[in-house]
Amino acid sequence: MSTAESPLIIAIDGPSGSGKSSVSKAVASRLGVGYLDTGAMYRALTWWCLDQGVDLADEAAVVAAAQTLPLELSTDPDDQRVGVGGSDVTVDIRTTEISSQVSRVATNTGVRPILQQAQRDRMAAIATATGGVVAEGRDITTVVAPDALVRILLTASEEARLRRRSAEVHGTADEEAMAATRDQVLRRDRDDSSVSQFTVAADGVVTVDTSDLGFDESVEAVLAVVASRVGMAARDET
Ligand SMILES: Nc1ncnc2c1ncn2[C@@H]1O[C@H](COP(=O)(O)OP(=O)(O)O)[C@@H](O)[C@H]1O
Ligand SMILES: Nc1ccn([C@H]2C[C@H](O)[C@@H](COP(=O)(O)OP(=O)(O)O)O2)c(=O)n1
Repeated sequence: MSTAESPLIIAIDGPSGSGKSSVSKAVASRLGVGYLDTGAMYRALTWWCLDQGVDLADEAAVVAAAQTLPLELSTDPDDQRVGVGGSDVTVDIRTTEISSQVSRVATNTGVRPILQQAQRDRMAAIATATGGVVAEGRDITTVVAPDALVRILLTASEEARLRRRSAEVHGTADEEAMAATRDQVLRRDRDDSSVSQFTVAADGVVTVDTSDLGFDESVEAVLAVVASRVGMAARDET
């Protein structure tokens, strides 16, 4: 799916647990376009640094690792695989250890322009190959792809985000599990907010609040924004 002239570029940002990854994959799948999980890139770099014995406090060493990161990332929303230097790290990059360390890499200001440029390059390649791309993260609507046809801030209340992440990681959203999830969700968002703005929609970015939506309803809400933006672009072309 694309407008007459250009591929369909969809940028989605939001805080942890708002539904970015799961909703973006479903949207890409429904539209038949590729998918880019930019958070997976920060996670893969964190895994690589720890694997190589790079001290995350050594900012220059982490920047050097970013410049040479041997990353393989699948683009199929229905088959997401992440590889680093020949190792399949699809599962390893989601561990609590990586989740608790990744902000140290993501807030390294020397790292960000390197991964942001890599993300632009990947988005362009995916869009050329599949006619479009859904890319999600924290700064896609504002820094990586501010000219994307569709730009969405996916939000949800703190309570909804904690409940979802807790159910996902601990299999339950009882009080104990919710408390254990707070660091992964709220502390990380606070740290990440120091380098990206993903709590308030920038100019031209449409907010989709999923707090009271089920998963399928969230996907439909995003698809409705896409349809509306594509319709507007088509009218502008005539
Ligand atoms: N609207 C929704 N309603 C209920 N659960 C949702 C919704 N959106 C996402 N989820 C679930 O919440 C969890 C976190 O979603 P995820 O896509 O990983 O969020 P993010 O990428 O923003 O951190 C997943 O288990 C996902 O299936
Ligand atoms: N474009 C991006 C994407 C992710 N990040 C950071 C923020 C997060 O702490 C990590 C991991 O992102 P990820 O989207 O996997 O995190 P969640 O699944 O939403 O919890 O990377 C970023 O700074 N910029």
